[in-house]
Amino acid sequence: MALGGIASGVELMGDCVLIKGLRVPTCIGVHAWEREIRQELVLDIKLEWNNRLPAASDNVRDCLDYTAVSDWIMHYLAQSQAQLIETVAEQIAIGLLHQFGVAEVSLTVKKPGAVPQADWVGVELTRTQADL
Ligand SMILES: Nc1nc2c(c(=O)[nH]1)N=C([C@H](O)[C@@H](O)CO)CN2
Repeated sequence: MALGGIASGVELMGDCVLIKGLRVPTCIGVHAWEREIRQELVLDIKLEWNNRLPAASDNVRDCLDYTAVSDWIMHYLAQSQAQLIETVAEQIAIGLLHQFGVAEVSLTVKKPGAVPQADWVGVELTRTQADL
């Protein structure tokens, strides 16, 4: 793990890596018809990470690679069979804490079109290593 994660032993708040508007098709929903189709979820992710080291080294090995994080989420959602977006949000947050060693992850999961009269509906949560 790069030094930006929890292994650094240094608590440096404020820095983060952001992924906004990640659109991923998945099986999601409580109704029978929803189990037969794939619907798009839109995710915003905020991952606490000390960006000072990668900024100094200019080496991708020191950063929290947003491509790797996005790939992990897309792979997870490709096989997910969850009914509730709450379940998806919780499992992705816990998975990212495990997989990438980040100290804290905040996540918004939006389900566009679920309520046609709304711009979007969704859930938001923050989880830390203490939640593992
Ligand atoms: N808080 C939630 N409410 C609802 C969810 C959900 O995942 N979380 N899901 C549904 C249905 O699947 C809906 O999106 C389709 O009719 C309803 N309420």
